[in-house]
Amino acid sequence: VRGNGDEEICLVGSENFECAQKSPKILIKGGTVVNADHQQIADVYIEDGKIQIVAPDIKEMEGVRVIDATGKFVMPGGIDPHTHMEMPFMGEESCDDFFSGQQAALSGGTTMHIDFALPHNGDLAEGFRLWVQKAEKSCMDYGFHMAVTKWNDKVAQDMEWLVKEKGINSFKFFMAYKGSLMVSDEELLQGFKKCKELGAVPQVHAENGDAVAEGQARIFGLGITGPEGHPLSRPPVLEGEATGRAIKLAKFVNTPLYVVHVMSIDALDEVSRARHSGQRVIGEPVVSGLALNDSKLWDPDFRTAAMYVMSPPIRAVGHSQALQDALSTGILQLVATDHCPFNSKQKALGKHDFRKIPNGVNGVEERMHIVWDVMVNSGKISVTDYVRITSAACAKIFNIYPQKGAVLPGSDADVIILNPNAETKISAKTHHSRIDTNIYEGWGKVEVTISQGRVVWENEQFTVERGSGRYIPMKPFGYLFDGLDKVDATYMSSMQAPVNRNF
Ligand SMILES: NC(=O)NCCC(=O)O
Ligand SMILES: [Zn+2]
Ligand SMILES: [Zn+2]
Repeated sequence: VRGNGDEEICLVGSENFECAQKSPKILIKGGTVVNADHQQIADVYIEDGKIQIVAPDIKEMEGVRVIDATGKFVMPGGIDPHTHMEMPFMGEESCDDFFSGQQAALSGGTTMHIDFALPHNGDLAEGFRLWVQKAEKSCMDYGFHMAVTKWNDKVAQDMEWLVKEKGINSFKFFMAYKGSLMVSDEELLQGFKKCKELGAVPQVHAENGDAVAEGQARIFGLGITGPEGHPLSRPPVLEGEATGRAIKLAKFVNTPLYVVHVMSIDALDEVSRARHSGQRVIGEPVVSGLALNDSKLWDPDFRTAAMYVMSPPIRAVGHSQALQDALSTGILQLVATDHCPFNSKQKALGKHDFRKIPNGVNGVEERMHIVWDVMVNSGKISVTDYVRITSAACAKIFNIYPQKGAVLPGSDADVIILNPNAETKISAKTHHSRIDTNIYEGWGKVEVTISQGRVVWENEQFTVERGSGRYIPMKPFGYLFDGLDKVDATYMSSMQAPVNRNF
């Protein structure tokens, strides 16, 4: 059966009668095609899940669905490098699973995310298998980072297996969450060394976990039990200290480093200093840190205040502006969400003790809109830079560019149409995440999302298929590792390691 592009067709197999959605042919006409390095008015032709042609005035053909994008931007779908779907954390599980979270993402113009798989009882291989199962219900492309929460030979072997055979090229180390996920400096050092050997990017959640525990006890002891105790107990100085420490250890090992959720000027200053000295440090702000301040954490209504509890905390006025400026000048490289939603019932577990409020906020559905408003509408960055920080930079860092992160012939057909004049509004009443609150009430822009060459979001409606999402393996030794061996040689001599002196 042949038709106009996006209907279901039935394939007659030798024994079974199988029904599948055929890969539609789509022509996006008249839009401004934006990549990270240039923009042009052009048409985009999509077939077989890939972008086939990007050129002006492509002829319309029979059987091809035409989408008019005049006056709109045609861009690579967003890639969110930091999500936690159905993550077990603080006695709860984040309330979006891979299907609901990805629906939310697609409706907001994000077509790929990289989720943090956690070890199962410290076992990385088991954790990976568990995450593979969780992700079976996916409806868009995704990858995994893996967390390392302790150190032993089995962890080292599993890291090797994950990199060499399972498409993982990044590992996260938590310097906070004492007693659960936190690692010591010794474990951090061993992990960094292994990452370097494997060509995998080490990532850090940088807060001084020992000091946070002390701060929590101190604030709670003063009788401050509400959500405002959260930011008071883990001030920016503790984020700055851990960021600086991780950066220095990474320098000692001579490995690249990726700092997740940079939330404060203190952490930003450390990243900035390291980058100015030539160290390969990537700083990732998240939308909450870029767009919000901590004022809501003092709201007398617990439900309102608790939904803003995440770690590191959303900071006081002034930090978000500094993060925006650093993003606009390239000191910070890309924007994530740290999407880790807990609904109000889950948050209520900490009603009488802020230390028990599950940490995490929403964002995967809102990121593209918020970054547009905060960074492009405000005049801080160009539209090409918008593509860089929401998609291309992530694809390059995690070594999947230009399969992802570009509107180029041969790239995966993950494409969005963004109307800069749209007036859509974000609201907890209409959003697609399972969370029952929304910290971004009032923002919106993406009109059409194409994922794997299919229109999956249009006219505020989904056409997604459970199980259609694909795991995107990511190869080690991305560009951050280029030439590192040459630096190693110089570095060793500058560290005055034993050398053959021909005595
Ligand atoms: N960020 C947060 O509060 N929750 C998710 C876990 C993490 O990234 O630290
Ligand atoms: Zn974290
Ligand atoms: Zn996170």
